[in-house]
Amino acid sequence: MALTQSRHPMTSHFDADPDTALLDLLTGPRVHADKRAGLARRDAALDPLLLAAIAASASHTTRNHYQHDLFPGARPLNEGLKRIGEDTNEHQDRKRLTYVSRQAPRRARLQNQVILESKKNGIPGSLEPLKAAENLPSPISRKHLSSAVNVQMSEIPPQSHPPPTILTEVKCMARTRIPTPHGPAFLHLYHNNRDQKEHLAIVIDPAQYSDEETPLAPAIRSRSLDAVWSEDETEMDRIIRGAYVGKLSTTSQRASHPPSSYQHFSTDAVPSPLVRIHSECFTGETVGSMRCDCGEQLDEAIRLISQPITLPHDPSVGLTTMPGRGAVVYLRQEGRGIGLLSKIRAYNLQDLGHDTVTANLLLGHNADERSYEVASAILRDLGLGSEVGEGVRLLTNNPDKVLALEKEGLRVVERVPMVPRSWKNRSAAPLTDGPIVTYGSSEGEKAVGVTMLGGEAAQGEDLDKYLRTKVLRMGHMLPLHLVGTNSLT
Ligand SMILES: Nc1nc2c(ncn2[C@@H]2O[C@H](COP(=O)(O)OP(=O)(O)OP(=O)(O)O)[C@@H](O)[C@H]2O)c(=O)[nH]1
Repeated sequence: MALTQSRHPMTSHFDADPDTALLDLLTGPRVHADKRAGLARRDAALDPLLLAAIAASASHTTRNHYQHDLFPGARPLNEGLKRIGEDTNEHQDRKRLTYVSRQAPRRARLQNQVILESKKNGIPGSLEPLKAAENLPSPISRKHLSSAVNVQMSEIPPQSHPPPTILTEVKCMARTRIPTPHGPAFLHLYHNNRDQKEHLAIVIDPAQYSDEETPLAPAIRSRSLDAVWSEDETEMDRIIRGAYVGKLSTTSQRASHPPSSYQHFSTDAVPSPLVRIHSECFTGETVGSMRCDCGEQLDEAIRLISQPITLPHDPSVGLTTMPGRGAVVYLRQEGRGIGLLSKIRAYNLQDLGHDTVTANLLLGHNADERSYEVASAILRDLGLGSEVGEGVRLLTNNPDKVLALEKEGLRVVERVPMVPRSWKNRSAAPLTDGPIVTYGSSEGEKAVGVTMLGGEAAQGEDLDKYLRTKVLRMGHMLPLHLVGTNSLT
């Protein structure tokens, strides 16, 4: 508070330090032997009268605008503000008190923050973050809305992602080892120049630990993580951000170095790594919701990738199996890209009888608003599916994902389907277009970590309905006759 002496009677106490004196006056015991001059002690940490005075003199504030000028007395005097205690025409002064924010709007601040971050992280040509309007659901006409209940997948307009105007770039900011119920994994955190989200890759790869010069298959390593970020970077800086080789411990600390070139790797000897592109699902993965199979899918993907790989017979190699290798790219595309808020609303529409596709449409969203440019860039960064890297076997029932990766120039050598755990015993001979991998398929497999919460298979009517809609309306490649009969609507 910048108070100055005024003609108010109490200001005689302000001669030495007016701010402290005022504070004493308001909050301390009586400041004077003369009881008439002192005020009664107020014990509240924040004086309610003082707050009320501030609130009365300020225009409305929001909790997001904490840097606004709250206290007119704090303004420089040359702004023409009256001093506290000065004779004032209160009515006039109120009018003259302008209330100016020193903050830029939140959107502008975020934008600046992203640009600064990107510069700092060395991502060139940073894209501006999404404009608020682009994040809003696209409006649909009332006519469309009223008929949406009966709309078929073929009638739904194609996804309207704006074509990328610049090359999508990603940078792995950090990597660390995560022990999982299925074995060790390496979590990679990525920044990118398309959105402000931190997407992830969970890499499972025994060569991460290996010191061998010529491992059976190349280590799945992030090019951007292994790159030298600056001349000032120390070995320890690199190690702390995860750019190390072997197993990090108190006795083993070896920073990685970028290779001079990447060799093309032949996949004749070793099958291509198994890869999953997984979309975030807070309800399924964290709350253990059984409205969808996302929790068990994530768990199952990590389990399947960690399974030993059977090698083609090759006398020169002499091995019949090798430890599993591959990656889960974890995209922050909650609710098929519509976000958690809209997904929660969609669930209520689903409880009112609409299926997952119609619920999205009723809220003004597309059935699926995801895109896979960032996923493709992450795979390329890991040397998977790219020109110089290996092709990938993609774990999915969603044909859109295969197409999206291929459109990005990645090589998908095989689609590996996944069957929900709750379906696995419903038929001995399911009809599919390829080998079927069921969740937790053989006896004795670990049940730990099965759905992250609660274990075992997710099941129930909601899930059956969701899965049925995915097959019937979204073209997912699963054998429909496995769906429970009571959910057929
Ligand atoms: N909008 C919406 N999103 C949902 C719903 N249930 C799950 N999701 C989201 O759907 C995403 C997972 O997509 P799915 O359609 O289940 O599966 P997929 O990834 O397309 O296909 P697979 O690769 O075969 O698993 C996650 O982001 C979930 O949050 C729902 O009822 N409504």
